[in-house]
Amino acid sequence: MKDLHVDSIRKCYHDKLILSDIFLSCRKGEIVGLLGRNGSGKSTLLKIIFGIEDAENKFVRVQGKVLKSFADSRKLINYLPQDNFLPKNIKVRNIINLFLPQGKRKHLLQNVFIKPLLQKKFHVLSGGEKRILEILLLLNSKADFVLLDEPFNGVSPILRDLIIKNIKDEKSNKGFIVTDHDYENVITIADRILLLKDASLKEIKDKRELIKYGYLSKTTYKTVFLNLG
Ligand SMILES: Nc1ncnc2c1ncn2[C@@H]1O[C@H](COP(=O)(O)OP(=O)(O)OP(=O)(O)O)[C@@H](O)[C@H]1O
Repeated sequence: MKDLHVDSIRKCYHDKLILSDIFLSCRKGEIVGLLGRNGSGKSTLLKIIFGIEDAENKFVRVQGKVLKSFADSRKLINYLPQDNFLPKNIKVRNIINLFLPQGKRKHLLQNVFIKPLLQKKFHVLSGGEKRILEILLLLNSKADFVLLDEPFNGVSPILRDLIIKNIKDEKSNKGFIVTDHDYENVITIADRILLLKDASLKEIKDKRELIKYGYLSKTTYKTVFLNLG
């Protein structure tokens, strides 16, 4: 089965229930958008799926293989954390050579945004340059599923468009779970939208439900989706 299947996830921090019996799935070729207010538990959920955060209870299966630890998941799932994860003192060209298999490097080495950065060390890149490099590395990795935590944070419109284009280009090869406070773009690219609220996931079938669940105000909804601002 070419899918990511997540079930029975339960997580508390200091007796506060963050995630309660969470179920979600993602197929190859699918983009799942994950929305939720600040502190609702989106990053925690992605970290648990990736295997770098413990949970009281969890079941994660990728393509029929049950993942018990980070060691099990690393080749099948990749994860973009909110904070930068690449080594600071290594030049971009070397980072690409380190992170990607040979057949996947050329595409990135010749990318119009990445080419001018190749001789620079990671720590001197701007915030947006760091983000686009990290995202393109994950999109070109071998993993079948990619979890993106705030990929649009701090990037200019032109880079945001590039990220969206690259996600769409890779969609036939991978499944994605994307969370970002840039909800308009998450909604635009996602095949399905899930909202994390009160420790539970709710499937959003109609954007108006985002008002009902207190994620968007009526005014914002009308301005953004009905152009009635
Ligand atoms: N290591 C930790 N110890 C204690 N509490 C934590 C820890 N990590 C997260 N939390 C709490 O768990 C809740 C969920 O945090 P999480 O970062 O998953 O939310 P989020 O939905 O990703 O938020 P945001 O959109 O603001 O990034 C928050 O209340 C946060 O304070």
